[in-house]
Amino acid sequence: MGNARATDTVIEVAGLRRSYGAYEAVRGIDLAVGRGELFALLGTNGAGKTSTLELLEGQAAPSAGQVRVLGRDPYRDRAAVRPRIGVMLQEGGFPMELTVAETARMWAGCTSGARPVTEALEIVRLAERRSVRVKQLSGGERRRLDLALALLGRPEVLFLDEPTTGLDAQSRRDTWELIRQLKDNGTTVVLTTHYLEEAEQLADRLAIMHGGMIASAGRVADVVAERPSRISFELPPGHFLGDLPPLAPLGVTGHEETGRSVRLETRDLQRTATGLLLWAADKDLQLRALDARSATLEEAFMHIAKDLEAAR
Ligand SMILES: Nc1ncnc2c1ncn2[C@@H]1O[C@H](COP(=O)(O)OP(=O)(O)OP(=O)(O)O)[C@@H](O)[C@H]1O
Repeated sequence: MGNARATDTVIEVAGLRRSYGAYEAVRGIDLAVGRGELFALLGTNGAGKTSTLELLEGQAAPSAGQVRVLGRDPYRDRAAVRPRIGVMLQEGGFPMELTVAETARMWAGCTSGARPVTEALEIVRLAERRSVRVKQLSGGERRRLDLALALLGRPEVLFLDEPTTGLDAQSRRDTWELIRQLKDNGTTVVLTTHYLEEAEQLADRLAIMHGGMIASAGRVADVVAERPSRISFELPPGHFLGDLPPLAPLGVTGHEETGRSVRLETRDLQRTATGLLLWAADKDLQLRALDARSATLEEAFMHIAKDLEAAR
């Protein structure tokens, strides 16, 4: 597979649904992930991220729709797909009395074509802790051991379910670095996360799930572009809102005025900023406290959660 094109689609999902009894947790989702891409699934609690991930991993059969991983059905063709994927679960659940190396050896014994245990432990920087019992590891080290086990089979596609939940800021950053290295080496990664910053830092593309559906998907910039940008400044002395150039043709969709402070919402940050700055330059005015910024992923996320909540 080494010379496969970077644009190969390795995961394809169409009309995917999953029910638990009468409750439908995944309600018809479509997505595609290319080789070497890092794709993040974000969502509110209970959005259906883990339920979706398990279908991609072949741990369960969908109630409707189709999943293809590396061109095959991961549930029906498990024997062919499983050796080529790595799965890091939310809870590893190892025997606590075993050492790090014993745990990895036990796992390697069940993995076809496993890489040497030491190599897997070195990737996650646990080689020096090889003789320590699992029960003595910190939370972050346990998550790294989970990751080492998922890497034993040299997976082409790696699934990470909340890889940094519960870790402190430094351990989280260390894990991001590891994930980046895996991606740089060509591994396709699908991860779920509650941390917007994690998706912003790592993901080539992401999907925000809510209520079992994908509410928004694309590159971070695409998802963010669905929300208005903002420009704020102070009106120069002796000037009023009505003195500004006509706002609608500049892409402005809303404004707020508090004392001398003005806050504009715009669909076209560049056009609005240009119009405003040309106006100020023309009149030789200084716009104090000038600030122009795109929406953040957090704003897009909160908007989706609020919007869909209201629609229920
Ligand atoms: N085995 C199960 N039986 C019944 N309902 C389930 C089962 N597993 C999950 N659910 C329900 O399906 C919905 C989606 O759960 P899922 O774990 O996929 O969400 P999630 O987005 O991963 O959530 P979280 O961020 O809280 O981990 C939730 O309402 C959950 O209660």
